[in-house]
Amino acid sequence: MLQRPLRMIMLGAPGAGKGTQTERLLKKIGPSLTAMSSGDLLRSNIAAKTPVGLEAQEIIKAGKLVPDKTMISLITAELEKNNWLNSKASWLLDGFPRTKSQAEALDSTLSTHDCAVNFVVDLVVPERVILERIENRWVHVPSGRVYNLTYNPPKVPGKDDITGEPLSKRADDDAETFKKRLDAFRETTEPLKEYYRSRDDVFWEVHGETSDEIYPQLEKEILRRFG
Ligand SMILES: Nc1nc2c(ncn2[C@@H]2O[C@H](COP(=O)(O)OP(=O)(O)O)[C@@H](O)[C@H]2O)c(=O)[nH]1
Ligand SMILES: Nc1ncnc2c1ncn2[C@@H]1O[C@H](COP(=O)(O)OP(=O)(O)O)[C@@H](O)[C@H]1O
Repeated sequence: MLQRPLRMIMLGAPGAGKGTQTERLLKKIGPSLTAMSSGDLLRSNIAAKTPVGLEAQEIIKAGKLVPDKTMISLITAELEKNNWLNSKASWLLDGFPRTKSQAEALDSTLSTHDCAVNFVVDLVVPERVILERIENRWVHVPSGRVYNLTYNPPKVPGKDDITGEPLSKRADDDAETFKKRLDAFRETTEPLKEYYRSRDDVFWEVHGETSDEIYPQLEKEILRRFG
């Protein structure tokens, strides 16, 4: 389906639907596209009690951002491990970069392998809409699959549809922590958007109140540019 490599960054407020859009794109585009969610990577490090997980756990619970240095080395190692650092690979990064210095570090890694980011999508969803979503979000940590008690509930309450393993509530998904995450998002994302807006035709905004409204616009734009 892709005629040329897609190297995509997904931006958007906590709860805007980055993970949901990523899942749909992976289903539609198939194995030629792989994705990585920085949040899922952190949660699996927390579950595995790695040094990164132990460092990140309290930070995430407090609704703050994990230090750039930690994120840059974590994600760069994953890019190498997944063999994304070549001009043929198509990939989607969800949740990274989240600050301008992360974006600069990513660019310097990518430019040495001739595989610069070529599509930056900003999901713009009204804040009043996403607070309700967060309160109903449940996740299956090992797979990163995302559920919502009102929008896409699991077939069996509390169980992952594929593995039957228990779902969990994210420690940072309570209303109070969510407000802190929104503050962190507002503070760091504007400079990041400006950073990408300065690139000709790489930055693209999509607006909507539901993922069902947003996804068709996103798929159409990807096909127009890369199909
Ligand atoms: N009500 C509703 N919930 C949604 C919609 N899209 C996603 N969700 C749910 O909202 C929560 C946040 O979505 P997610 O993809 O995790 O957002 P992310 O934090 O940006 O990755 C999850 O529980 C999703 O299942 C939607 O259009 N309507
Ligand atoms: N690129 C990043 N830089 C710093 N912290 C991050 C990054 N990605 C994820 N995190 C941390 O992990 C938490 C969960 O991230 P994520 O699953 O993307 O949640 P959401 O999309 O709801 O913000 C963030 O609130 C933040 O604490």
